[in-house]
Amino acid sequence: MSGSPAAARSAVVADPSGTLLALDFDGTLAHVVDDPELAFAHTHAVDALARLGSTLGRIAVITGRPVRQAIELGGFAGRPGLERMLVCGQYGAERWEAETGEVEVPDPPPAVREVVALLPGWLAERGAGEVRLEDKGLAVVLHTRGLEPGLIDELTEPLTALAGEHGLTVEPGRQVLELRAPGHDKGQVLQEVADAMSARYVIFAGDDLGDLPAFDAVDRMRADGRGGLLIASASAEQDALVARADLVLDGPDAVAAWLGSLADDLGA
Ligand SMILES: O=P(O)(O)OC[C@H]1O[C@H](O[C@H]2O[C@H](CO)[C@@H](O)[C@H](O)[C@H]2O)[C@H](O)[C@@H](O)[C@@H]1O
Repeated sequence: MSGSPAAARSAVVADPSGTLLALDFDGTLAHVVDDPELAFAHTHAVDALARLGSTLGRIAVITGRPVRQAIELGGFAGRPGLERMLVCGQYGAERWEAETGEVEVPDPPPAVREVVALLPGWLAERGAGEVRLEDKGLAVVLHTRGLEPGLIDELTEPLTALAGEHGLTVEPGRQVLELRAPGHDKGQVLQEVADAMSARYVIFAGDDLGDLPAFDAVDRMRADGRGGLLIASASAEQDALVARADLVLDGPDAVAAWLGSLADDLGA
């Protein structure tokens, strides 16, 4: 089924309970900032999600963030309207169901702990000691925002080799390189959530390379006869999703406005 924005509105208004609305966090629901701990979900976006929460079949946030951090930065817990929300963290390895309050977080792989311990020395040896490390338990992220342009490109190849030595994978993102265990991606989890609720229409919004597997999943679901809409939250940093999107929005402000107008259309 076609993913034109106008057709999406009509399909969702006709069948809200059959609709899964899934969104990425950083760059889509939240503006990108230098310090990942200082990010927060756009107030208008969360207001709109709260309006949509009791009308749509399901709202899910699917993020690379640790699930507990995403809940906190989003202000999702206890928010009226989001009682059935699902947050999938670390690309689907971690989960939180608002309905039960249960959080599922697996134990960190030993390989990630080994790499966390050796990275400060490894970076210093390469003259890159200013790279900031974010330890997410199941993964470690190297942050280069604000540092020398080109540093991230210089680090990509040796870091990929290091990841391979430890059985880890490199997840590139906006001014970041993340090392994590393979086995999860946003496409797998989106498909699982859509299947579990027998979604007839799936909307996914994202901004970065880690969202591409979710774009692939929506394409597969469309090929199987479900409806779908792909939204790119555009930025000057990453345009990989724009060419594949049905709807391009100018970053988190525009995503928040679009969600608000969808809630208006639904009379939510
Ligand atoms: O899947 P997402 O919700 O997009 O999370 C992916 C990574 O996002 C974070 O990094 C990005 O946002 C930071 C805060 O705005 C920014 O400083 C950084 O440059 C961005 O790449 C986060 O820190 C990572 O852990 C997530 O994996």
